[in-house]
Amino acid sequence: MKTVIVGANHAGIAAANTLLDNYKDQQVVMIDRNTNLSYLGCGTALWVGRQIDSYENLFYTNKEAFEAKGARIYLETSVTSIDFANHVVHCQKADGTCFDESYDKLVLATGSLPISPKLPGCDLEGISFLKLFQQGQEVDRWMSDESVRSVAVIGAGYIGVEIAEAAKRRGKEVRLFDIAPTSLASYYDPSFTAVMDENLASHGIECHFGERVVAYHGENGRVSAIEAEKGTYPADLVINAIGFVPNNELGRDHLELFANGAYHVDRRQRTSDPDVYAIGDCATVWSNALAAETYIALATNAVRSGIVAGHNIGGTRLDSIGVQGSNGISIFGYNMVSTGLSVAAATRAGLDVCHADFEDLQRPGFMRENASVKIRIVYERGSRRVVGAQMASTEDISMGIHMFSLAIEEGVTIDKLKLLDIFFLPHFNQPYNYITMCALGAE
Ligand SMILES: Cc1cc2nc3c(=O)[nH]c(=O)nc-3n(C[C@H](O)[C@H](O)[C@H](O)COP(=O)(O)OP(=O)(O)OC[C@H]3O[C@@H](n4cnc5c(N)ncnc54)[C@H](O)[C@@H]3O)c2cc1C
Ligand SMILES: NC(=O)C1=CN([C@@H]2O[C@H](COP(=O)(O)OP(=O)(O)OC[C@H]3O[C@@H](n4cnc5c(N)ncnc54)[C@H](O)[C@@H]3O)[C@@H](O)[C@H]2O)C=CC1
Repeated sequence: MKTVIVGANHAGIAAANTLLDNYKDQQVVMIDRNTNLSYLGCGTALWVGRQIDSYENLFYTNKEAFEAKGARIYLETSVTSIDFANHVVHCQKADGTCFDESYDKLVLATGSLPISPKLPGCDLEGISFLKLFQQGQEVDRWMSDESVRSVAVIGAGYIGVEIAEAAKRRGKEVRLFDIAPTSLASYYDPSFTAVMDENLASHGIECHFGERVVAYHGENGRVSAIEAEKGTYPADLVINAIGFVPNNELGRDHLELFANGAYHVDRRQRTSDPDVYAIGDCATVWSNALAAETYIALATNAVRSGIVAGHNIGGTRLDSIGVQGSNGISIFGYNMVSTGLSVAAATRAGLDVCHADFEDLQRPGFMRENASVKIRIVYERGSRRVVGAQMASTEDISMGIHMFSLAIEEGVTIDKLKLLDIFFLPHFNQPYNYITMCALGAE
C-alpha cells in the first residue's frame, strides 16, 4: 500500500511516523514545499524575546530521520494539483522540474495560512507574519536593528500577545491592536482577559483594543506608521497576527468543506473521498464541548489527528475521541489556561450555560510562597455537564486544566466535581481546593 502525505509538518509527521513505525508493508511518500520540517512555532516568541538561547532546538526531527525509516521525502517541492479520479499527485520542485506520484491513500496535511489584512500599504517593507520559521528569522533580524524602535502588532490572540511580549523584552516600544475589546477574546471571558490586559499594560505594552487598523504608512518603501480608527502611530515593524484560515487550495473543488473552508472529516480523519484523509490545521475537529464539528488550529490537534489517520490507513480502526481545544499561555510570568468553551463562546454557539467563579490562594496562608488562582467552570444549564474551564495564576496551574479537559470529554457534571477526591498538602494546595470550592458554589 502506498500513502502520499502532502505537508510534512506536525500533522504530516505524526501520520508518517505512525505508518512507518507500525505498518512495515506501507510505502510512505512525504512532500513539503518548505525547506524545513517540525519547526515549533511556539518557540518563535521565546527565541525572539531571548527567553531561550537560539532556535536550534525548535526542530524535533529532520528529513534524514524519515529516509532512515524507508520513506521518500521531498522538501522544497510543491504539490501543484491532485488528480483525485486517477489517484495522482502533481509535484514541482524548487528548480522547476515536475514529477507525479500515484497513491493508494492520500493524506492532506497542508495546514493553515495566516489571514492577511488587505489594507493600503500592505506591500511596504517591515510588515511581517509569524507562521514560518523563516518569518521568525526575519522578525528577529528586525528586532536586532537599532533603527527599529517601535513595533506594532495587529491581533491580540495567542500569537500577537506572545510576540508583543517578545518585542517588549527586546526593549522596543510596543503597541498591540485588536478589533475585539480585550486580548485573548476567543479563549477567555472578560473577567480573565481584563487581568491579562492589565498584565500587558503594566509591562509597558500600549493596548489598543476595540480599535481597527485601517492602513500602513511608509517612507522610501519601508513602513513607518500605522493608521487605526483612533489615531496614527509610529511603527518601524508591523507583525500581523489576526488568525489562520485552513489551507484547502488542493482539495476545495473536490472535497466537502466545513463553513470556514476546512476539509470536513469523520472521526477517522476521512474526507468525503474514501481514499483521502485530512489532518491538522486544514481539517475540522470534533468538539466534545460543542458536541459538534468545528475548527481549532492547534499543534496538539494536528499531532493527534495524524496518529488517528495513520492507524486507519495502516489497517487499525481508530476513532478520534474528539477535542476540547485545551490551550495555555504565559506572558511575563502570568499563566492562563483554558479548555472547552468560555461563557462568551458557549453563548455564541447557542448553548444555555451557567458558570461558577472562585478565587483563592494556591496554598494555606501560613505557607511562605503563595499566589492567587482564579478559576471559572462553565456548565450547561440543563444537563449540568461541564463544557469549559478557565484558570489564571502566576503559579503553574497547567495540570488542573487537563482534568477539566477529561471531564468535558467524559460528560462529567458540575455536581460530580463538588466532592471529587482532590488531595491536600500545604506545599501544593488548600484543604478546600479552589476546584472543590468553585464547584460547590455552582447554582
Ligand atoms: C507563532 C505560532 C505559535 C504557535 N504556538 C502554538 C502552541 O504553543 N501550541 C499549539 O498547540 N499550537 C501552536 N501553534 C499552532 C500550530 O503551529 C499549528 O496548529 C500546527 O503547525 C498545525 O500543524 P499542521 O501540520 O496541521 O500545519 P502546518 O504547520 O501549517 O504545516 C502544513 C505544511 O504543509 C505544507 N504545504 C502546504 N501546502 C502545500 C503544497 N501545496 N505542497 C507542498 N507542501 C505544502 C507547508 O509547507 C507546511 O509545512 C502556533 C502557531 C504559530 C504560527
Ligand atoms: N499558546 C498556544 O496555544 C498558541 C496557539 N496558537 C494557535 O495558532 C493559531 C493562530 O494564532 P493567532 O494568529 O494568534 O490567531 P487567534 O485566533 O488566536 O487570534 C487572532 C486575533 O486577531 C484578532 N483580529 C481578527 N481580525 C482582526 C483585524 N482585522 N484587526 C485586528 N485584530 C483582528 C482577533 O480578534 C483575535 O484576537 C490559533 O489557532 C492559535 O490557537 C498560536 C500561538 C500560541
